[in-house]
Order: sequence, then C-alpha cells, then structure tokens
Amino acid sequence: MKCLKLKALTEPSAESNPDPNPNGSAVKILTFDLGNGSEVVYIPKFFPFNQAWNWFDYLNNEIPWSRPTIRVFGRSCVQPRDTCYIASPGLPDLIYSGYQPRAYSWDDYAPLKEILDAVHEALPGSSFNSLLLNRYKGGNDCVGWHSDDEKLYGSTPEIASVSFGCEREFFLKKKPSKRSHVSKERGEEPASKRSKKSSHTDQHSFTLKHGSLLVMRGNTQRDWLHSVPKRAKVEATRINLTFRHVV
Ligand SMILES: O=C(O)CCC(=O)C(=O)O
Ligand SMILES: [Fe+2]
Repeated sequence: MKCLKLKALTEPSAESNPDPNPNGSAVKILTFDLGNGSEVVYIPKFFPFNQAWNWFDYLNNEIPWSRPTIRVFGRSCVQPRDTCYIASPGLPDLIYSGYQPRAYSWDDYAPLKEILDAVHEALPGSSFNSLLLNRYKGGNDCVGWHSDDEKLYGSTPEIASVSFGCEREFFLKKKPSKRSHVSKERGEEPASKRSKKSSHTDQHSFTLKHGSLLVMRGNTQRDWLHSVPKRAKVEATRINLTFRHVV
C-alpha cells in the first residue's frame, strides 16, 4: 500500500490551541481567512487515530458505494470516485452533474451519526442534515474543480469535510472575478491586477490527513473552487465525508 506523505503549502492566518476534540484532549485549530468573507478552518487531528481507522474500515465495508455515470460539459462519464448520499427525511432531492443520488437514511448507519455528533459539537450553531460520501480508491480517483454552490444549500453554505485513510491534497482556487469587465467600463483597475496587491493569495493547498476536519464557510462556495487532483503515485484508499445543511 503506497500512501504518500504530503506537506501543506498554506500558512494559517490564526492558530488556536488548545480546544477539546471529541475525546476531550487539546487539538490544533488552524483558521484561514481567504478574504471577502471566505474562511477555511482545518483541524488536522480532529479524531483520534485508531478510532478514525475503525470508522474507515466500517465505511469501506458497510456503505453502499456506487460509481455513477454523470454529465460534465455535456458529455457522459463515469464519476472518478465512489459515492453515497445520506439525507434526513423530507429534504428536496440533490441533483448534481445530471445525477440524482438515492438518499439513504442516517438510521441505517449508526457510526455516521456518531461522526455527525462530534462535528456538531465542534461547530456550535451548525445543523447538518445531509452527507455526501466519497471514496477514492487510489491516485486515479479524484474530484475536479467545482464549488458546492447548489441552491439547496443556501447562499453561504457551511460544509464540514472529514477525511479517513490515505492523505490527499485538497486545492482551493479563486473563481475568475465577474467584476473585471465592469471595472474596465468604470475606468477602474481590473480585479485581476488589484488582487496581486492584496495580501490574499488566489490558491491554497491542504494535505487532508487521516482523521482531519476541514470546514469551508462564508462566501467560500461563491468565490472559490476546490478539487482533489489525481496523484499518479498514490495507491491507497481515502474516504471523505462532506456534511451539508439543506435549507
Ligand atoms: O474529497 C474531498 O476532500 C472533497 C469532496 C468534495 O469536494 C465534494 O464532495 O463536494
Ligand atoms: Fe466539493
């Protein structure tokens, strides 16, 4: 099993320590201010190592994974990762890339409720009612650039992402500014030039560790894209859970 050790490229704007993790011990919390109301919080050791491996094994074996055919830029293709969708009863259907996943019940996967409880405890005020699971069976599996800006998540969705198993890189890049042509008409400097002077960079990279929690909030889905790119040398499996609130 080959699982590369990767290094985070992004420097946090705030580091808070300590704060209790689900086990009551101190954990490192890294906060990244991406500018314009976008924020990412990363907690590398959110879950204890062994507990996280127990959950990895459970999820790997018990979740009804499927690899659906989706539509990207008008073309059909097999999604390059396994997926499963969990949702509370009565929520509107999720449809992405022309695909409507079947919504499974939290009640049939008790460990998911335990993970959800731990995430809720760490994020006061959050109330996630749906979950998209992804399984990357090696470095060929990936998720392309996208933002989770579907209307059913509201205008400033908070997305809590838990990772188990093989470390993979997670990239964020700023969406092209829609205002650049407007600023030209107004005789202003285009946003692309202005942003070079700002203290905020337009790309960030995280190594999502086994048992980690990454939270995207505020305007992150409106202003940023994210991806988990292919990695030729990675062979081991990673499982990712993204908790979301359908409004
Ligand atoms: O696997 C990840 O870390 C990201 C998954 C993701 O972006 C998604 O499910 O929308
Ligand atoms: Fe996403």
